[in-house]
Amino acid sequence: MGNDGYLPLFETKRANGRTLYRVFAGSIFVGICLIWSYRVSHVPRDGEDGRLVWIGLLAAELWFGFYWFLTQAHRWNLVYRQTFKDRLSHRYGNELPGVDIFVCTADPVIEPPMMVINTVLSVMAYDYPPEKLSVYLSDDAGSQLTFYALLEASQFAKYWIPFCKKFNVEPRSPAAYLDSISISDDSKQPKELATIKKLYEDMKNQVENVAKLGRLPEVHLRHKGFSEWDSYSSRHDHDTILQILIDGKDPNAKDSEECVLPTLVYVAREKRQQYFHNFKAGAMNALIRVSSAISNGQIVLNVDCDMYSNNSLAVRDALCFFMDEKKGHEIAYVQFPQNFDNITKNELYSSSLRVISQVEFHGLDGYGGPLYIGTGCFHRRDTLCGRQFSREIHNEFKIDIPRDREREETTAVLEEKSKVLASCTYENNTEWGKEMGLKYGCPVEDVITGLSIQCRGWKSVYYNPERKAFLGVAPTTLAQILVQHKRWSEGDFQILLSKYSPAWFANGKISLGLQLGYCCYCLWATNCLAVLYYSIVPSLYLLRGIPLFPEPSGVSMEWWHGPRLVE
Ligand SMILES: O=c1ccn([C@@H]2O[C@H](COP(=O)(O)OP(=O)(O)O[C@H]3O[C@H](CO)[C@@H](O)[C@H](O)[C@H]3O)[C@@H](O)[C@H]2O)c(=O)[nH]1
Ligand SMILES: [Mn+2]
Repeated sequence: MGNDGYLPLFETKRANGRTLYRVFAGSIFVGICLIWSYRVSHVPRDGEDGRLVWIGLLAAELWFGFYWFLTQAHRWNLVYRQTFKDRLSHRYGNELPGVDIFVCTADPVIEPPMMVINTVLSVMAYDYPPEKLSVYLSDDAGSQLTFYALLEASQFAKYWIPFCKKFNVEPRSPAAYLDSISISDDSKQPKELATIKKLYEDMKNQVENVAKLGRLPEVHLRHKGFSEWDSYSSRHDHDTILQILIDGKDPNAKDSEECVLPTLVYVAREKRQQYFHNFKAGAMNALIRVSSAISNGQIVLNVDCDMYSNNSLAVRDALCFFMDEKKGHEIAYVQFPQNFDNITKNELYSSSLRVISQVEFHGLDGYGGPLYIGTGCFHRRDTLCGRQFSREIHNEFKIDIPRDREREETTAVLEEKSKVLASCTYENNTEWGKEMGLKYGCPVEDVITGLSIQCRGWKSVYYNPERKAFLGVAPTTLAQILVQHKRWSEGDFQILLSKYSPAWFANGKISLGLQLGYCCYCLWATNCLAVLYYSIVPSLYLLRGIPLFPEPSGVSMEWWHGPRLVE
């Protein structure tokens, strides 16, 4: 508690053992300097074998040393965050801002509709006032199958949400939850569980049957939503398809316990061959505009369709940061780690991103905040749309201003109005994709967008709660990993050369530590040159009998053999 009796909604703690780490890093640095000095002082003379290669090794070692220095930005100053959700509830009760959740999908084959709707259902069931929650599914494939699955999910949600709340279920993705309890003793389970299991299995069978058949049965096609596909000629050529499947403001939209349901919207933005779609960034920007007309939540959460909510309290966690009266007004986004539930035992390709999520992002958080990494990130809507940070403006969450929309317009009118916002031409001659929304033209649209937000003066927060907030599907094959890492490393390198480069544009706008931290990722790709050189050339020279490393001296050989001799 501060002197003024103020209880913060979150606290930030520095990591223990920082001094120890710094001493350790200092010793490594001494080692690096010794290697450099050996290399410089033993350069073969002109005309001697291996002179050029030696100089090449020196260059590689200088690079490694420099890169090691950059990585210290990720390790020097780790911080950990903790939230106080009870204080949030006590102080604000239900006076909480609207939260709009964007789920993106792009291909019903790679991202099966059952996985997509499990993600959607998990976020619809957040422990948060449902009238303040709206979920938008962006479908870049414009797939009838995905729409059909979402339609089924909107019915299932009427039973699933009350069930989750009654039994305090975790996680709230039906597939993950039902999998987790299937091994326990059936006789002790409430009868509601059997009912929900049956409902889920029925829905799953129906969706999977439709997927297998490849077309929808006549009876399903009667839903008015399917008529939207009349304009559809291919996934790259169709009008905007937009359906409000649950309108939270509709008095008839109630769950099985007569409670309000969160709003649920399906959007497939307009696609035309002659307009570039800008991948996920284009989808997100269309959703930002569409949601502003429908629910206009002040907080926006983005999750990929392969990453379900594993912690129903995550929205409240995020709000503890945004709504803290003293520090909340500086925070633009709260990034949760990407965790995965399909990590193989030996983690052959290190796809768990463990070092990034358990070390590096805590380090960046100590210098002003982590990168925005796409999924599992809560944003303030207005910062995402380009607002500058201003010290004068404190928290101004416009709490509880539900426009009485029923009287103004019906759901159908609202749908028509919103469709325009997702059209191809809407962004012509606007700042969308540049200063507004997510930036276009970069394979890691999220990272460059986050950097530009931080350069406008905002901070971000990394929150890594004990119960993981999101669990996703990590790539498992070498081919998938290579594609993903190529995209990330190429994208990050592009940022270094772009107008938003952390090396020069960010100078003076973000802290030096954060600049170095960004550079470390941006130079990831260039590391390969030194690594390839270092791993190939010395071996080739050894074959020719030319050593490029010092021979072990008497003392070091003794040290090496000593313990073995004792054994
Ligand atoms: O045209 C597209 C392409 C992709 N997506 C969606 O974007 C998300 C991420 O795409 P994915 O191919 O799964 O990329 P990953 O490499 O797994 O994604 C990581 O890296 C991306 C780039 O940094 C971030 O956008 C993601 O959030 C982050 O999880 C998925 O939900 C897709 O459905 C679209 O909506 N439209
Ligand atoms: Mn993914």
